[in-house]
Amino acid sequence: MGTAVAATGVSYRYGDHVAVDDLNLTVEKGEFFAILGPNGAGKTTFLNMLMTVTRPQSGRVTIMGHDVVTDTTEVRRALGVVFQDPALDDRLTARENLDIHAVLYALPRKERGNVVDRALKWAELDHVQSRAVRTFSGGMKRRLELARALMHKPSLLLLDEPTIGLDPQGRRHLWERITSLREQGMTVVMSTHNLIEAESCHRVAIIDKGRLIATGAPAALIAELGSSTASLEDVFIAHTGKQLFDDSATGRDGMMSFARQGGEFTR
Ligand SMILES: Nc1ncnc2c1ncn2[C@@H]1O[C@H](COP(=O)(O)OP(=O)(O)OP(=O)(O)O)[C@@H](O)[C@H]1O
Repeated sequence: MGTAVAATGVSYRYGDHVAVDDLNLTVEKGEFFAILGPNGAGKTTFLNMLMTVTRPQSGRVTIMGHDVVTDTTEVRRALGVVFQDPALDDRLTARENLDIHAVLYALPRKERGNVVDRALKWAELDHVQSRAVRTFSGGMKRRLELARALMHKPSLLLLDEPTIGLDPQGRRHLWERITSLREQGMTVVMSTHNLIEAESCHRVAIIDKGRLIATGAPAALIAELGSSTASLEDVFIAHTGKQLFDDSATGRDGMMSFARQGGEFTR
């Protein structure tokens, strides 16, 4: 299949604070790949380097063989991106938001209407296409952002905590759209706090304090612990000696059952 993402010795610091520390990982084409870590682990900083928003201060990242620093245009063309913070114009309608993207990505004028139609249908938002986005729920906005990110047929989709902040219904609906891409062979790299989402990916990289702790297929990482009831959280604990989530306010069992039901962790 070939390599979609190759990160070699990548580091990034904010002043004295090391956010990403000598990270090495590869993502193969066609993989669903999760970056799992607690708040502040460096997930967004790392994804921002893949997204060409932030330059690695050391090391190298290539996307589909293109260097993120020297081949920025090719990299951006290959990418579909959903940022952690919403990046829609709330005053415009769903359709208008997609129209702008079609123009920005220079989709041929004759095809734009059809591409926007298909994207709205795919997001199951065609019936509300003329409504201002500010009237949408969080889940509807996130589905629109996801459909928009796919309009120019990217080879790699980067999602920064795509389901964060959504209610269970919004999360399920969005996750169903995301997983439908898996069957189509799309390459997806997503950061997440959510154990269920991470466990349903082909491979996961667990990071803490900017460092890669473990990487592999979730089932293989869990099997290494030799327990049939273990989860990726236990993998995290086994490597770091601490819990993935700060559960000082909630008992661990309650937290785990909340996570397993697709619950949300607030920061
Ligand atoms: N602009 C910034 N200036 C200074 N420090 C920053 C900045 N952005 C992030 N950091 C710090 O760098 C570390 C990594 O942050 P980052 O946002 O990449 O982590 P994260 O894993 O995405 O966290 P979260 O899950 O909360 O989004 C954190 O300690 C954070 O406080």
